[in-house]
Amino acid sequence: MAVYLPIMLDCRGRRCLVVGGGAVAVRKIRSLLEAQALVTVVSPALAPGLEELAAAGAVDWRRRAFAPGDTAGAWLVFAATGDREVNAAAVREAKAAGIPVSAADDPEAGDFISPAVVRRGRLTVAVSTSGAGPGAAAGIAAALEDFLGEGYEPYLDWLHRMRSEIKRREPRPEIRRKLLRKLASPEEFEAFQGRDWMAEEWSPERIEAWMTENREE
Ligand SMILES: C[C@@]1(CC(=O)O)C2=NC(=C\c3[nH]c(c(CCC(=O)O)c3CC(=O)O)Cc3[nH]c(c(CC(=O)O)c3CCC(=O)O)/C=C3\N/C(=C\2)[C@@H](CCC(=O)O)[C@]3(C)CC(=O)O)/[C@H]1CCC(=O)O
Ligand SMILES: NC(=O)c1ccc[n+]([C@@H]2O[C@H](COP(=O)([O-])OP(=O)(O)OC[C@H]3O[C@@H](n4cnc5c(N)ncnc54)[C@H](O)[C@@H]3O)[C@@H](O)[C@H]2O)c1
Repeated sequence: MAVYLPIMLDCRGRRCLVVGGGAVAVRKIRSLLEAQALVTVVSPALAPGLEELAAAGAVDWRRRAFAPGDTAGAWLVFAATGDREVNAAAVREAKAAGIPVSAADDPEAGDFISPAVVRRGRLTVAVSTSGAGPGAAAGIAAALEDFLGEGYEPYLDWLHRMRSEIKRREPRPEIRRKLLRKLASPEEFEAFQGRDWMAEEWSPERIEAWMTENREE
């Protein structure tokens, strides 16, 4: 059994190839676009949602069957046609070129798989069953979505702002670590829930006051 390494890929501006244009390709392409990748799809036909994306220029559609050489220049490849042979050919070609590839119909043949994802602004929760039950992964993600509520999105925006300022303003590593830990603590998340967070209201003076108060604690 593969033990997958979870990592977070920055796909912005990266050319990603999806082979096939069916229901599975729709899911992969939506995730890629959300991650601001540049998407090329090779498929003789596209599922309804995808046709609109191609017409709007959001994806580059090559309206034909997969052909040798199609993976050239791709940073990531998803083999997602309904034809096992075609998926296997795309996997072989990508692997020969050292391009990470995922096979929708044969997870072990590829280099990576896609988890079910919950997003709350800067928070991303990814759930994988290592391929044992993708429907179960989606169910667990849905349960986590309910559990997480809406509070984390504004909290993480605040955290990002405060963290950047602390890193910029506090040169002493020990104090900096203390402040960053405090910032990420459950108590601070609790305290944040009672606040009305507006970026512009957190003036340099207010940030300095938070730092002074928590330096001394
Ligand atoms: C999470 C999600 C993300 C995404 O696709 O982006 C995802 N599948 C989703 C849904 C889903 N997929 C399937 C069903 C029907 C119910 C069921 O089978 O359970 C449902 C549920 C539905 O449609 O509601 C059928 C299916 N899936 C795979 C195979 C082939 C095989 O198992 O060999 C077959 C059988 C084909 C057949 O033979 O019939 C393979 C994979 N699917 C994966 C991911 C990877 C493992 C993830 C993990 O567990 O770690 C992996 C290994 C490769 C990959 O695709 O990366 C997305 C949920 C998104 C969401 O809604 O949140
Ligand atoms: N990973 C998953 O989550 C998951 C879920 C369900 C099914 N599957 C597997 O993935 C495969 C695809 O599922 P689907 O529901 O998207 O199928 P689908 O039949 O809806 O779509 C298949 C797509 O592949 C395209 N295609 C066919 N031959 C091609 C070729 N030679 N070159 C390029 N494109 C070609 C078709 O035009 C179509 O757009 C299934 O066969 C199944 O084994 C995976």
